Amino acid sequence: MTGHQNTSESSGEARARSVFDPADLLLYHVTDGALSAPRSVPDVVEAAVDGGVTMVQVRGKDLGGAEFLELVQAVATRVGSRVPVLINDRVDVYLAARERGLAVAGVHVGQSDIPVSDVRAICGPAAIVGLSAAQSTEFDAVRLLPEGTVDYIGIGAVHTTSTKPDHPEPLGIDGFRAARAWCPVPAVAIGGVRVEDCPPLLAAGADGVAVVSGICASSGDPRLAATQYREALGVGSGSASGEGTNP
Ligand SMILES: Cc1ncc(COP(=O)(O)OP(=O)(O)O)c(N)n1
Ligand SMILES: Cc1ncsc1CCOP(=O)(O)O
Ligand SMILES: [Mg+2]
Repeated sequence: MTGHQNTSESSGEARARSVFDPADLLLYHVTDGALSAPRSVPDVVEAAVDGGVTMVQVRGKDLGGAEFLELVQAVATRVGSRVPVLINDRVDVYLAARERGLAVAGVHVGQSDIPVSDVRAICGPAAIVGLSAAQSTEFDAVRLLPEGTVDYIGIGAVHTTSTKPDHPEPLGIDGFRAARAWCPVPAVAIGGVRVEDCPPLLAAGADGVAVVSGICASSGDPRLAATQYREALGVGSGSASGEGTNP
């Protein structure tokens, strides 16, 4: 993990741009409370990071602001010094977490969330800002933004998935390849990504894979699941235990 040491600065100070490391995208776990049950999301996330997850996004679509912030605090306290912890959708929760001094690295938004240029303006240059996109017009819109507005793109859904019932039309591996070729920044593949999809997705240009159910709903062992994804991604076992330990 490199360059998301942005938590000790107060929000009023000038912030140096973080050096976002696309290698952190390799195995990106997006949380899901219902799929993680009966285990807690922080327990699942910690096990997944022990197994080699390189980045985490806290996603809690059914949570109110206070509950979501508590979840972010629990996750950031457990793993925020080991891997970048991003917040799904909620710029306000990211800012509140930062004000609490928590180790949060940035925000991920989609096409119908707060516009990504506003997210960058609000969060500042040190935040990692991710965007969902799948269409060439959406990638072209990113090209028109000032450089550095979007650090990475989540391209999907690759396959149909019940984790996000409102996901866009599945791209398949070939569709992902075509989208990735048009994408101007580093990109992860998301949506129904299973272990066996990892080699073809890397060959199709993915910088990594973003996985929900494949890690948190995997027969009770998120650590083992993470190690299996890592094997398929060609990096074997290993976990982030501190600065500079990611692949
Ligand atoms: C890494 C990554 N890629 C895509 C998404 C989907 O974001 P969005 O389209 O905003 O949908 P929700 O997750 O908010 O339901 C993501 N979260 N992460
Ligand atoms: C958040 C999101 N965005 C597009 S598909 C998806 C859900 C992916 O979940 P899973 O890895 O369980 O298919
Ligand atoms: Mg969203």
